Amino acid sequence: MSKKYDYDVIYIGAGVGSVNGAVPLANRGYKVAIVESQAIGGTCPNWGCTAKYTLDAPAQLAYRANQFSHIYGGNILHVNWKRDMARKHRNIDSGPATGMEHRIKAAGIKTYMTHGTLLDNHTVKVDDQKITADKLVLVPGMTPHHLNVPGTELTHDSRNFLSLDDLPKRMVVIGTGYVGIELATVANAGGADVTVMMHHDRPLRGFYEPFADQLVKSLEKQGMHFVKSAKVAGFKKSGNHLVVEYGDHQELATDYVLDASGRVPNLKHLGLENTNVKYNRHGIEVNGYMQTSVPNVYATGDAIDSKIEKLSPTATYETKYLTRLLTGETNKPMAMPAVPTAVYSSPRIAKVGVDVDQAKAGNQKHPGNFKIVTKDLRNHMWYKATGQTHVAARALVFNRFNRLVGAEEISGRADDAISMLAILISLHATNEQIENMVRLFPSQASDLLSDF
Ligand SMILES: Cc1cc2nc3c(=O)[nH]c(=O)nc-3n(C[C@H](O)[C@H](O)[C@H](O)COP(=O)(O)OP(=O)(O)OC[C@H]3O[C@@H](n4cnc5c(N)ncnc54)[C@H](O)[C@@H]3O)c2cc1C
Ligand SMILES: NC(=O)c1ccc[n+]([C@@H]2O[C@H](COP(=O)([O-])OP(=O)(O)OC[C@H]3O[C@@H](n4cnc5c(N)ncnc54)[C@H](O)[C@@H]3O)[C@@H](O)[C@H]2O)c1
Repeated sequence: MSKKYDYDVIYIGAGVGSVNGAVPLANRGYKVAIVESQAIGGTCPNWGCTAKYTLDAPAQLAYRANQFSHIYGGNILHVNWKRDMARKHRNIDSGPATGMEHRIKAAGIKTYMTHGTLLDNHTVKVDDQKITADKLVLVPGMTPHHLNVPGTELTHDSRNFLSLDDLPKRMVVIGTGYVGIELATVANAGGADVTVMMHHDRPLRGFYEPFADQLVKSLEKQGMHFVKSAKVAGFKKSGNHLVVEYGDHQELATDYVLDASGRVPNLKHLGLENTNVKYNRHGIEVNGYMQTSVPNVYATGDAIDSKIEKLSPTATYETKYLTRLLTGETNKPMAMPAVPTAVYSSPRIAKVGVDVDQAKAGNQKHPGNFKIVTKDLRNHMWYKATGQTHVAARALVFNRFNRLVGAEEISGRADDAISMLAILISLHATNEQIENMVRLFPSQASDLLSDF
């Protein structure tokens, strides 16, 4: 379409936060290019979600089976790490993103498999070539944060861990966010002696504190150790093992350290300094139209400075929205629906919509704005029958019109429960509508709300 430039749109980064928008854009007749330095699909299918949940699936199954260990004659199941990792290598490393590659090719998108550097607001340097576009979309994602302490080079990140052929005997995990808790869970299921170092005194900030506390207690029961407010000072080698220095001159010997202290926007060498695009340590600044401070340059996905959860479905939603904006199908700012999110630990914690702390803060400003109902589900018939007597609880948030606007659960299958509730919340279903649905019985869906 554009005569002045090589392309109508160039995307930098080929993660879910770009490909899911670039393909439909090209299918509508736009001339599109994608620049990717590592692998089509980016983090999620290659060294993120899919690798993680491939390793987690047997761990989760073992957790659920172990609730019935007394019925199975007292046997406790453990994951065979080597076999689990071999399965992960077969499923993932042989090219999980081939479907994405086919879609890109079929849409006629030109792919440059190299690092892209911005030279100005319209030009990207790819190897020795300069390519130009009417519009640029920056989707470089995030990379692991590394602690800035002595010996940090002795530690590993999530990407290393997700390809670890031999599980160490002892492992220290730094950080209790999504990555720390999820990967500690799979290592524990594989039989490693896992110690998790918490930055503060509570894990998973953003999740309902009593549920996060229950998760820690449950993981401790399963053999994991937690060190609260462990100020990590450094790492050193000692013989054939490692030492973590923390707190007040305390030391802990271990065989492997996973630094899960967070992820940072991947903006190094992107060439932002050659443009007028504004950014900060939280990412690229965008307005409600995913537009940066330069009108023809947009950004989506993990690398933007945004309060929205940094997840695959949110990155996908943003890029799909951008496609509709660029094709003129919408001229409205993006409106993100309620976002469901889960920590894939055993048990899981999952939530969607207005969370309990938000609701409490809302009630402080305007008393009676929200009704918060929490329930221990261990005696609920479905949870009991499915062996979930160890830990199971749910919190629901209703607005002043008694409409469900938020939900959070801890249980072996909290991800499924919240997935279902997320659909109802997104459709703004009223309690009456929900009650009038015929649901499968027996199933987790049969009693989503009626007991509350
Ligand atoms: C261990 C782990 C587990 C996760 N689990 C989940 C989960 O269960 N559910 C969930 O929803 N989310 C999960 N996430 C988050 C999810 O992976 C991200 O939100 C999602 O991948 C973001 O997509 P993106 O396209 O913005 O970035 P990415 O997928 O990171 O893609 C960015 C791409 O840009 C490329 N790139 C960067 N700079 C340049 C450049 N200058 N030139 C060329 N190419 C460049 C990179 O190589 C990369 O391929 C997980 C993340 C991790 C790390
Ligand atoms: N299940 C999922 O959907 C999933 C899974 C993995 C990652 N993600 C996404 O990836 C992003 C990053 O996840 P993450 O777990 O890497 O980051 P995070 O921000 O969730 O957690 C980082 C953890 O490191 C701790 N920390 C920070 N500085 C520290 C220090 N100096 N010493 C010790 N601990 C320190 C923090 O307190 C926190 O517990 C999240 O935004 C999440 O949305 C999602």
